[in-house]
Amino acid sequence: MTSSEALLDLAMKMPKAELHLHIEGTFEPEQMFAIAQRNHVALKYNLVEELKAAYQFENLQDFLDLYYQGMSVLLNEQDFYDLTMAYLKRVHEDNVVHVEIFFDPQGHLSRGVSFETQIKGIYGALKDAERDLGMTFKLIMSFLRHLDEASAFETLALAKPYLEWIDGVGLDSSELGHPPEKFANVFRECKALGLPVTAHAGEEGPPEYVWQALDVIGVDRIDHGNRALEDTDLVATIKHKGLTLTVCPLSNLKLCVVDTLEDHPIRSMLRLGLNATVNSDDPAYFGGYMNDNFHALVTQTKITREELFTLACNAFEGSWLDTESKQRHLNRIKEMFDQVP
Ligand SMILES: Nc1ncnc2[nH]cnc12
Ligand SMILES: [Zn+2]
Repeated sequence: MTSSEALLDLAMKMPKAELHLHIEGTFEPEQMFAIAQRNHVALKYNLVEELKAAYQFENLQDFLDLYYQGMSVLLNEQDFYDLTMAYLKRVHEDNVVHVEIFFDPQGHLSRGVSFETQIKGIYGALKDAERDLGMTFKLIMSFLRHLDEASAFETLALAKPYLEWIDGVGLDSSELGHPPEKFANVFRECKALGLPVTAHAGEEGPPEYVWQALDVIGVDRIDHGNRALEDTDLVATIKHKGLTLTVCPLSNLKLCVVDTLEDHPIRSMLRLGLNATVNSDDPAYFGGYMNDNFHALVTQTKITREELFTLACNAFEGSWLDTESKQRHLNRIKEMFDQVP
């Protein structure tokens, strides 16, 4: 095996944690058509191929328009279970051993699907995968930032009976024009409830939005964070706080956040001492799950063995797992890298 083949092999086989994944973004066209038929719901597209051909995005909003259309066929608890289980089985093959997944309750409540239906389906699959595949998980409820703060508060109220199943809160959807400060009060309440908090920031939005995620929301993690690199004081602050960035290389490529993977800032982030991690975001729409993202980085950038090792460790260190579990995974990664010169 050449050294580049050995690096790729290691990237594929190493244990992984995925920290930035929207469960509704794992909806593969084949499964979407099957569930649409089961629920007697019409889709805008007649064929799987037609739908796949529509996956050409110029920006985040282009994608979100299709993403909300796609999820509209999810109606019953079984649908949420099947969606989640398909994702878990798929990434188990990529040696993902721990997942921290988002769901967008408001994207379903607006269609009359109860909070209970959604969370029972998703949580049921996570528990079954824990038992049958040995995977661990955290579930993150995400607020849609294009809606108002009152709607986020209503969602939080619906979530209250299920707080034992909810491990954290996020902020996603259309970033431009919807800065984190719009949600200052609801995140204050989430924090008072003891929930860890993360927010999409700096995917398309300016550094100012990342500052707000830090200073107004008080995030424990940052989703994306690409545009933070435009502000050296911001980089220094993120580094000082030791915050993890959940970076999504293939997503950034598909949504035109970067022109090529060679231009992707993930290696610069590592060089700056930021805790970057690799994630798939919405793999069914962006052409790749976890190993596809790592495959692209290894084959299309000059990523080194040390950088790969750091990325693997950062994911567990930045996870919301307990210290002992983190250490067990970190030891296993070190063991694997030590075996390959
Ligand atoms: N990449 C992304 N950015 C913002 N909101 C999202 N919802 C699903 N994927 C998203
Ligand atoms: Zn995302």
